[in-house]
Amino acid sequence: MVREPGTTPFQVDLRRHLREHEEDRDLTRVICEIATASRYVINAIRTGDLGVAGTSNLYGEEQLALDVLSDRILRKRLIHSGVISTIASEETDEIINVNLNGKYSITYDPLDGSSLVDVNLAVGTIIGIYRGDNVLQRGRNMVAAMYILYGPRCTLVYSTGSGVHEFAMNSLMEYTLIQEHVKMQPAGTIYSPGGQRNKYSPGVEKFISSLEAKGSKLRYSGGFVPDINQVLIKGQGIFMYPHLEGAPNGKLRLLYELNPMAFIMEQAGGAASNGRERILDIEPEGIDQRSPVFIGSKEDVAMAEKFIAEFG
Ligand SMILES: O=P(O)(O)OC[C@H]1O[C@](O)(COP(=O)(O)O)[C@@H](O)[C@@H]1O
Ligand SMILES: [Mg+2]
Ligand SMILES: [Mg+2]
Repeated sequence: MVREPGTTPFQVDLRRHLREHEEDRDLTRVICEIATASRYVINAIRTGDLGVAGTSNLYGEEQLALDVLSDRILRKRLIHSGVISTIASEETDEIINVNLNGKYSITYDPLDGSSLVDVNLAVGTIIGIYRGDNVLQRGRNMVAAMYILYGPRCTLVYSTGSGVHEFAMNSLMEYTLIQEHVKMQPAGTIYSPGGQRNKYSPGVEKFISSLEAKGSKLRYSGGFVPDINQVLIKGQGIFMYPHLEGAPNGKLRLLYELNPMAFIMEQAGGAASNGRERILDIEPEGIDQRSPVFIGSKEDVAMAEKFIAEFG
């Protein structure tokens, strides 16, 4: 039988997949604009200036030229889409109102892990999408989330609330389907722990020891996107960036990093918690809010919560 072009699993491109799975054309448009932007971001990563930009972001962190450039690339494409109301980026200190009549609002980290580009490790872009004009709301209200991983291969993972789907960039820089409905197993054998261990609380320390006792393997690159992607695509394990002595909210940002990843992880059948509460239930008080995170296989996350409830 001769198939219609684009219908074999490895030829289903992102737009086609979205059309088949998602009625809303504007949401399809937003996701495809971001996919297009990622072609320029990957080009910037491959060939761009590795130096500092001479500016700092909302967190007082020194911005790299690549952070600023990636932010600009994404912002431009999002504005160009014509359907965006509000944008909040990890690299800008205020919410940008684009178009009051826009249907969706976006939170994003344009180039997560940018300090790893000079050592040639993997980095990524993280996106959260909300209906309406409010970016400062609970993650559970998100309508879609996605990330792009710039690694040896460039992959894109998205969810619009009906499972998690993985795509890879082909030689024409188009994203084609790798797998649909990525699934997390209930418990895992890999763990990815951020933060200095001598600053861990007793509960987190005991949790880590329990993972080591059951033979879990350490897998930490220092890039949130590749570290989460490893857990998700292997379908098991846990990533954590816990509360630390001197940093009770850990390091990672609720709006830009945690909520989109928590949405994706839950859609794959996993869980995401701050150690006491579901990440997606946290009411954000500001765009710069940080939170501890334990994310991955459900039983592993539940175990982290148990140790923290008992020992802090
Ligand atoms: O260097 P640490 O403390 O292990 O922190 C690593 C974490 O910080 C981050 O680099 C923070 O993200 P940015 O690069 O966007 O600031 C994450 O990618 C990663 O999970
Ligand atoms: Mg980041
Ligand atoms: Mg960043």
